[in-house]
Amino acid sequence: MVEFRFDIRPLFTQPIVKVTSNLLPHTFRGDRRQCLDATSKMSEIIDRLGQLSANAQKLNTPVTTAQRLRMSENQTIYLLADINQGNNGAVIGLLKVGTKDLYLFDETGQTRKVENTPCILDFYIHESRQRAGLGKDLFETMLADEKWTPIKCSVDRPSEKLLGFLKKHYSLVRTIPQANNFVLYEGFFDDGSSSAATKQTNGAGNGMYITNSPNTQLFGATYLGEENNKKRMQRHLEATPNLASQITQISPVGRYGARRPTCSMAEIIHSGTTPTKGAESGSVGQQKVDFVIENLQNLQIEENNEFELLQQQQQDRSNAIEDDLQTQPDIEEPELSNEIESNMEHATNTTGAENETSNSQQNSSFAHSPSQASKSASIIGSDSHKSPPTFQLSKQHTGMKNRSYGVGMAVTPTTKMEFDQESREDFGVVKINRPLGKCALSPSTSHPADDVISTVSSGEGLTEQGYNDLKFYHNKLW
Ligand SMILES: CC(=O)SCCNC(=O)CCNC(=O)[C@H](O)C(C)(C)COP(=O)(O)OP(=O)(O)OC[C@H]1O[C@@H](n2cnc3c(N)ncnc32)[C@H](O)[C@@H]1OP(=O)(O)O
Repeated sequence: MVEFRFDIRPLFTQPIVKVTSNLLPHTFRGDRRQCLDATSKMSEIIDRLGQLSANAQKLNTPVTTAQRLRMSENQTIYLLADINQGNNGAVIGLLKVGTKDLYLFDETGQTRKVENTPCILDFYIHESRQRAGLGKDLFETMLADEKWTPIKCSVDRPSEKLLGFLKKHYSLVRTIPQANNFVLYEGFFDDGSSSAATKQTNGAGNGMYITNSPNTQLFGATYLGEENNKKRMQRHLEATPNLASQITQISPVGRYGARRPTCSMAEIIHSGTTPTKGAESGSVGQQKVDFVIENLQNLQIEENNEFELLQQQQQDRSNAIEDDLQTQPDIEEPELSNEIESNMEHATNTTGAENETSNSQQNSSFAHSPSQASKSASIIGSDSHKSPPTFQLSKQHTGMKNRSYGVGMAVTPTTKMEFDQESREDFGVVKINRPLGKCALSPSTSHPADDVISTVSSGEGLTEQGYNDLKFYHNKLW
């Protein structure tokens, strides 16, 4: 028996009292001062019995303390005392119970979340009073007060003595294996009017367990009876095969559902039809790849034929020029031969070689008539059957820059400036190269090869000497 330095009889007006988080016996009546005194004394009793229980169970730390009881809202301690023991009475035993939300396995191994599960948390009868039936008295008082039944109680890590106790008094033997430290007995999940568990689950009965899921909060309790579970499983199995098709049939929404712009590559690959669905099967994709390769090969063949045709035309024109030379002895033969050779090089190096050839013919006539040359120069390669670049060539295209002289000098708005622009040989379009102070040859005379192929500007843009004359007027914003 556990005696204290104070008289326990004011606290124990009856042999078994119930204590909750206020640390006062449920039978307590008194003023503020008496309340504080009672709380202090009850805390000492609870701590003392809790320590003895831990010792009896060989626990390192007590399961039951006054501080833990104060901090818990759903735990209750039943205390058994013998007020006739000694001068101050004696406390004999302790039983702590409470409710917990637990995930438990039922007899079929299915996991269930059970709210407000009745739990036996701590149980202790002083060694000097064990096996005298006092434990059963305490336990029965608890069951009556909580309105529980033994089979609906879970036991937190029961000792061998408690297992014997439950077996002897309540015939609880067959347990349901759990993943946690709680022990359940067969019949815990059975439906029954006397089920304490069902009373704790908000009055739900007949296999209805209320889970704390969002669906429960929104739509009410979830019925987890065996029949109900079978129906749910059957519905799930029936719905599963259609799940994949449902996912694949989900059409994109929002910005993913917006119509995509036409893809030029897709137009080529898919023969003018922009794909609107996902990747196609391997066989169809391979066919389209073959189709593209075949088109590319056809284009290559056409390119080769075209090149052969150009070579033939070039040869014909060379022969015609030679014939003209024979009929025009006043033209220097070496210059023309150089021109032809130069044109031949362009014809073999670039796909636009025919432009050079036609230009050379026109420029050859320009050697004799600058006006005609200026007219033909304004349409670069326009007589070619192969389309030349239709855009105006600029510094961004040629990579060249206009080199002006005297720009930094003080000029009047009417000051005229001449520019010398050099073009790259491989570009083959413009070549105006006249250094400052260089005396231009008369257009009536033969021109060097560089100037012969000049193809820029109209007649108004030419200087008196027949060269390109770009007029730039001074502008404040320039
Ligand atoms: C969840 C928990 O709290 S687990 C911890 C349980 N507490 C402990 O183990 C602490 C030590 N033991 C005790 O305090 C007590 O033995 C209790 C609380 C288990 C039982 O209290 P008692 O007053 O002995 O129970 P009561 O007299 O009503 O029942 C007796 C039966 O309990 C069991 N029992 C009680 N004491 C013992 C013991 N020392 N050894 C084996 N079995 C015992 C027996 O089945 C016994 O029946 P029997 O005498 O015919 O064999």
